[in-house]
Amino acid sequence: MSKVIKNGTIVTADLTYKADILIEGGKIAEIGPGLSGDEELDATGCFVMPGGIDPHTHLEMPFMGTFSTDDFNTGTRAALAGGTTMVVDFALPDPGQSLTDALKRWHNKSGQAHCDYSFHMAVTWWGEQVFDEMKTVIEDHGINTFKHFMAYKGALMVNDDEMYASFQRLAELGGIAMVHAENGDVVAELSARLLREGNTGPEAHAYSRPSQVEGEATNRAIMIADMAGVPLYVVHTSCEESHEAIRRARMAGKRVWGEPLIQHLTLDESEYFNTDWDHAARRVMSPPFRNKKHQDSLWAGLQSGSLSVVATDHCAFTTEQKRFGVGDFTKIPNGTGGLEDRIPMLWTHGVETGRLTPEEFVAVTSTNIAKILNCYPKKGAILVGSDADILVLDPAKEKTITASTQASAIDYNVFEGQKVKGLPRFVLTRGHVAVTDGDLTTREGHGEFVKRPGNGSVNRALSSWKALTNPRPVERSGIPASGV
Ligand SMILES: NC(=O)NCCC(=O)O
Ligand SMILES: [Zn+2]
Ligand SMILES: [Zn+2]
Repeated sequence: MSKVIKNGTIVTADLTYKADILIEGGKIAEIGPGLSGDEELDATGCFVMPGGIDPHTHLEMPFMGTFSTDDFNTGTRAALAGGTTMVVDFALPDPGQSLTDALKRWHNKSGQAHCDYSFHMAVTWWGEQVFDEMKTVIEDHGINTFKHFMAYKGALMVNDDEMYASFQRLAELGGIAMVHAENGDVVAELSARLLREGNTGPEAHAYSRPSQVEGEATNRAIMIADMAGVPLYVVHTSCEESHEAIRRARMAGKRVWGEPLIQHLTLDESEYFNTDWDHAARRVMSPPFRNKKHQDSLWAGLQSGSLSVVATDHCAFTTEQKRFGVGDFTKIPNGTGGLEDRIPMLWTHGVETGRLTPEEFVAVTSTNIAKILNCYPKKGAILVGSDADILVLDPAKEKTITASTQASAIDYNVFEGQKVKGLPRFVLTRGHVAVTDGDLTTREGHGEFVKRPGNGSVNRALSSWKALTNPRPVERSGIPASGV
């Protein structure tokens, strides 16, 4: 049965125009005026755009002695409710665990997904087995992105020598390196000192992770990536110091992308000074929320193109889980939600304020990341042949965010009380209408895994450049290079 989205205004990353969209077999079959189909979806007054892609989620993540509460069932429903039609989660091997075993675990968990999804692989330890398996992960499993935690000392953190080895391997295999950029050694020292001095509350989490720890680590990762010759994606860029390092690298021609989160763009550090412990602890995440100066920097980065993607890092813990850290802030599970709110919050604070154009909005919520992850134009596009993952956004529709009506399984929402404008009229996932004006008709298990091959165009360009500029011996007449 075909569907047609009629009377809307299509917005892509580079063009806005009036046309209908015909959908057949879960894909876009035709774009143009006056189309008809078996079922009509009226988009009068709406913008019709590629569904959101959230490249940074942690669904049912084993972390800090517990599991994040939203899983692939509740998390992907929440995504669709908010106009996001694809999520990319992180497969995390246990120490010493094989990468492919970790992938199996993630594939087992994701069977319930309501929308399409993919995985990044995390490099949580280093050894010959990891080195070997990286090839299989890219070539057989369709995962081209590998995350390195520079923080969480004693748990997920990898050291510089491990990171450099992994980055070099990725350069060789056509993968992309990702980093959680915070100096884990300094965070560990600061945390211990704060606790010793009696700073045990959630505000100390923010004190333990000043923007310098992020700026230093971002700069270090950029330089290591440059030496290894690998493209680098910096997740949850939250501050000017980190943005500045990314901006400088990009100006110098390095292949680096930065990903601010909707939380860092719209919420600030004053949340940690709330006298209600639960309120503050619910907002504990790494990096922590920052001040207005840093927020302005992130918005400017999105406007100028030095930052490329807006994500959520959705890693949702209940209040009960957050209370593991009463009396010791280092035990508060790190993470916040946002999957359901990213699109309306960014539309409200970005497009409605004039900070972003609608085309820039599409670029940073969908198209840019589809290109970076090498799944464009299957995803992130309104083109004939693309998956019909489509958001029909009604710019006049408003609501006040509240946990009481959210799809996410946790008992609060960090955006509680925020008035947002720009909500989904329809959300389609591979042609299936999953949302109609707030009513969810999602299907458990509908989501499919999206394979993303390695060696995308940025990898190819970078390796040509590196091959051209790599050290090589100078030919000198009469003197053999080997010294023989
Ligand atoms: N961000 C956060 O606090 N929790 C999720 C894990 C991570 O991305 O660091
Ligand atoms: Zn992180
Ligand atoms: Zn994360």
